[in-house]
Amino acid sequence: MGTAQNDRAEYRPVLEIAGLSYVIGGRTLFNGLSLSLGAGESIAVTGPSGSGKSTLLSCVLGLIKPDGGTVAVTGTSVTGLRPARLARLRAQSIGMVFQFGELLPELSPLDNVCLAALLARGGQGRAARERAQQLLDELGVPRAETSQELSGGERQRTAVARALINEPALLLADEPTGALDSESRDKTAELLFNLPQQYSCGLLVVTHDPRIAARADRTLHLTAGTLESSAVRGGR
Ligand SMILES: Nc1ncnc2c1ncn2[C@@H]1O[C@H](COP(=O)(O)OP(=O)(O)OP(=O)(O)O)[C@@H](O)[C@H]1O
Repeated sequence: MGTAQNDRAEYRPVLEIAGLSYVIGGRTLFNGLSLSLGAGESIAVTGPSGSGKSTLLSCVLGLIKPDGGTVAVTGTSVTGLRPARLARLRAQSIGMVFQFGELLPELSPLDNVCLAALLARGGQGRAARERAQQLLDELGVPRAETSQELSGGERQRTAVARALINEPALLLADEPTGALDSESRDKTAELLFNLPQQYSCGLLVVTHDPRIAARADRTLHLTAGTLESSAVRGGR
């Protein structure tokens, strides 16, 4: 019989990085870097500009092939996949939130979100539109003809809806609040760090902002090509 204690002990990794190494321009960016992220958990990776935070996300997305080590998303090795399967894994299992939202400005928020469903699943039926609208409503995005009419915070919430539409096991965010004012930053951060519990996904955020990182379950600092544990929320 499952007890609360057993439930807490159940750990389902959605991202596993082991022994990652990567050298670029004669500089060792990753030197045996490892990380494991479970469903329902959030990790913030901090580090100074140029330490390799965005490159780490590119490795997880399979956009960069590391020199050594492995990256697995929901148990599937990203490093060994052929391009077509990699694209499918990315579309179906990973949601990505960028610093500037990166929406298509002429499309409505709804169409921006639906497009992600179309690209991943090859269908854009009524159910997908309804689900997209429901997500946008949940995230407090107003209805608009074009997404360029939205405020920065609303655009970022649309980007979160787009990242969630395919029910990804893994959410990645690169400086997701970097372009926002302090009020929108706090609201967006609150929203983001609630997602792992709400949607049972893992959330990996890279940021140089310690106020954002402090909201994650764990904070890891990228230094000398590896990740050092710097904080665990709630003293765990
Ligand atoms: N194609 C490339 N050729 C040479 N060096 C590169 C290339 N791409 C990235 N780099 C270098 O790799 C390092 C890591 O870059 P990355 O963008 O991952 O850092 P970051 O920690 O995300 O920085 P920031 O916080 O400023 O966004 C930087 O020094 C960058 O100049």
